[in-house]
Amino acid sequence: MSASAYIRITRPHNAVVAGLTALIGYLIATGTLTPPSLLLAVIVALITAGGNVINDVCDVEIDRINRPDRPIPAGEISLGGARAYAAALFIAGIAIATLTPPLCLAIAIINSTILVAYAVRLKRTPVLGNAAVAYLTASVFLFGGAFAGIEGLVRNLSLAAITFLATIARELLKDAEDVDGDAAGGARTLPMIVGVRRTGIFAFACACGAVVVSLLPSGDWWGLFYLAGIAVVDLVILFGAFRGLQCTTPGCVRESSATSILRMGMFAALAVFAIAAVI
Ligand SMILES: CC(C)=CCC/C(C)=C/CC/C(C)=C/CC/C(C)=C/COC[C@H](O)COP(=O)(O)O
Ligand SMILES: CC(C)=CCC/C(C)=C/CC/C(C)=C/CC/C(C)=C/COP(=O)(O)OP(=O)(O)O
Ligand SMILES: [Mg+2]
Repeated sequence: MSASAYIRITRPHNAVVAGLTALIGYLIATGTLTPPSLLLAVIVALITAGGNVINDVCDVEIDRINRPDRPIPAGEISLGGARAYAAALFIAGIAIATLTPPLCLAIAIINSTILVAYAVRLKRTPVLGNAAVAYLTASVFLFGGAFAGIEGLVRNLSLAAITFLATIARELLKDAEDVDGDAAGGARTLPMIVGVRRTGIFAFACACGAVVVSLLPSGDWWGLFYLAGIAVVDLVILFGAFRGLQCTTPGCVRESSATSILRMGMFAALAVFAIAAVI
């Protein structure tokens, strides 16, 4: 047993970024950060870490082939140990969430349940698995807003809708990239059923939806800076999705860098929202 394996299995970068994003969600909803709001980052980081550990528990057979370096297939953490560790992370996150408003506690419990359901079953269910990841990503903004009550959550609804649509587009294109490996692992994803071309069209439509919602007037942040910044980001998102739209094979989607361009656009959008919220 090594401490570093217990850190690595949580995918710390992912957990920390998700935690910081919850703070950005609170900042966007309220225009400020308070010391108690720092709890949001701890809760989201713990629950995301729990989701990452349970994911590795359920994916152990796939990871033995694709990612033998991960802590469970590498024999650094036992399956039972990882299961107990995931439970401890979820319980710690939910326990701390009892110190937050009931709406935040409810989201923490619902999201922990969805993370377990994703690992156990949803990941292998076409579209529903993508929708689960898109909801989880979007919900970080709802969670951050909910710390300021139902009004805060409502203020972040359009941001959550944009994030949901952009994430669905990216997750579908990631599935299009992975068709060969997923087929070997026995998974069923949308591009395996309808083909890469139609998946690209659907992903592009979702990206267009995200762009349209991003331009609609909403929230205190909506103004000249926001419009100028988001217009540039929208072009990046549309460009990324358009690169995927042109493909008919998984190799083409990988070479198009569509998913990396979309990720870049999504993080840039986060910066635009955060800056627009404080200026
Ligand atoms: C049209 C438009 C303006 C879209 C932007 C939508 C938007 C604001 C997206 C922000 C989403 C975001 C960056 C969330 C960060 C926090 C979080 C929960 C991250 C989860 O992981 C995302 C990461 O991209 C995973 O990468 P990978 O492992 O390569 O899938
Ligand atoms: C707001 C609260 C309380 C929690 C947020 C929970 C969050 C942010 C989750 C974000 C991260 C996320 C979307 C996780 C989904 C589960 C996951 C680990 C997906 C990656 O797993 P695989 O699809 O198996 O891909 P790998 O090959 O990388 O294992
Ligand atoms: Mg996995």
